[in-house]
Amino acid sequence: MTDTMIGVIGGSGLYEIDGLADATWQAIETPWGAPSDQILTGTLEGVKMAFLPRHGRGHVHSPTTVPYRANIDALKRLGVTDVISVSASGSFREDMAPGDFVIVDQFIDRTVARESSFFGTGCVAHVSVAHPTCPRLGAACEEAARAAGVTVHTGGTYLAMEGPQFSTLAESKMYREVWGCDVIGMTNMPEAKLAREAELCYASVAMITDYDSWHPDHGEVDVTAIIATLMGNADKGRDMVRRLPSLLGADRAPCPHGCDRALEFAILTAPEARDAALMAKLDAVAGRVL
Ligand SMILES: CSC[C@H]1O[C@H](OP(=O)(O)O)[C@H](O)[C@@H]1O
Ligand SMILES: Nc1ncnc2[nH]cnc12
Repeated sequence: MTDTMIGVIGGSGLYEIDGLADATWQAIETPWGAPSDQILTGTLEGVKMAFLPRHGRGHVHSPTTVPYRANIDALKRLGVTDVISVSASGSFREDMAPGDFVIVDQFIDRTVARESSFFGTGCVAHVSVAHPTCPRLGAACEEAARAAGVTVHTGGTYLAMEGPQFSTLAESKMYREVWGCDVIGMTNMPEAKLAREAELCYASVAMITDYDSWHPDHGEVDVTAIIATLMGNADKGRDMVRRLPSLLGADRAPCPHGCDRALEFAILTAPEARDAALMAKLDAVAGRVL
């Protein structure tokens, strides 16, 4: 058993959480640069918590410039074991309506301008992301969201686009009709891949804000309408987060899905061929196996 530490990455509209005992905003340095913002740490019902606003307080970082590696490294460095991503998302499904939450379990990664791995020349690693989210953590999020009175959908494929512009109508229709995606956003990749490399359980909760641009009755996606829906979603998101400690508990059994052992056989570079500078940068992320 280890100590549970829940890390929440708050997306658009979720820039803080309340109710933490001993709440402190901490500046964390990482070998990958500064995270999006300081990280709020504290405890909730005896369980350690960390909260990081993905875009920074005041919404400073665009989806492309969010420092994804620094964010995941900083959470790992603090001792986080379980990462919950909360994101504003468009919907490709009539029944996944604005205000609903979707427990995402698959991704299609269309991002093109982001550093997507901690590894590289001098330390090559290949982790599996066939199942990129943690079912145990996703189930806890689902239970917490239902208890908060939210309509929750179990499972969904999230199209991660580069942005910052929204999709064209042709893209929106293709993602929905040809690729079978359920929701769309701009931030969950490479975040989910990096969490897996860092051996962190990762669950993604998509808070639906709009129907993107495919829906004949809703017209094109509009950021003003998104923000209005976000305000209600953020309260529900905070309510969900408050319910997680009692569901996850302070003592953590190893992940039954192996998220916390993802690097066990992933590193290919021979010990004598490894780059010392990169090895030093990997101290938090891969220290367990190096
Ligand atoms: C406010 S609309 C577009 C913006 O919102 C989402 O951010 P996040 O995933 O961090 O909640 C989306 O991905 C875009 O970055
Ligand atoms: N329709 C949409 N496309 C991309 N990101 C979003 N975030 C919220 N709604 C979105």
